[in-house]
Amino acid sequence: MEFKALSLQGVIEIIPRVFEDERGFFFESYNEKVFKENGIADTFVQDNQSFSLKNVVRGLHYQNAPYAQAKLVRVISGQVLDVIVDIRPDSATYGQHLKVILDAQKQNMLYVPAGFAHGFTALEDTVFVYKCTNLYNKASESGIYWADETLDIDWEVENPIVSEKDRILPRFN
Ligand SMILES: Cc1cn([C@H]2C[C@H](O)[C@@H](COP(=O)(O)OP(=O)(O)O[C@H]3O[C@H](C)C(=O)[C@H](O)[C@H]3O)O2)c(=O)[nH]c1=O
Repeated sequence: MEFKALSLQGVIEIIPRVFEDERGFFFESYNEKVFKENGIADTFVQDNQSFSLKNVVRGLHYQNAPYAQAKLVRVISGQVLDVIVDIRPDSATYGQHLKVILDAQKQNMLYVPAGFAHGFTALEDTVFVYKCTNLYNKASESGIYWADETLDIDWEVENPIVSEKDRILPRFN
């Protein structure tokens, strides 16, 4: 398993060791000991799964404290352009975003610390799964309009499919 620190503080890409043989493949998608040894000491308390048709954009979402969530996100099948925005008020990179392609070929994962808004474009029909460090709390849900002009994110999609809820998210302050 390879752990790569990315340009926004605390964000880590994880590339698992995939064991292939004549039957197919195997890899460990989470290992508490190995993750702790590489700086991810969180306890994950909820697993989520979603399916998105190609050209769906979900996000940008986050939960407010005390229900803020760190996430370990990956793709079971398909491919996404994963997008995270640093919304930590005291961060030197506040308002900056990072994009990472996650797909079921590379089997790469992204550790997104609490304090980030998260979203993705489904570049193909995609099954997306992720572990969270806090439970879902509807009253704490918040988000940022995906096409916010200030954030100026290229989601690399024409005519995206966006939920009504996401279409009315507030602009970034
Ligand atoms: C997130 C969540 C949702 N729900 C219910 C609430 C809605 O009735 C339904 C669909 O929820 P939503 O439209 O918010 O699903 P997504 O747009 O995929 O939201 C997620 O997508 C982006 C990319 C994220 O990073 C967040 O983890 C999460 O907000 O599932 C639950 O019951 N539990 C949950 O943990």
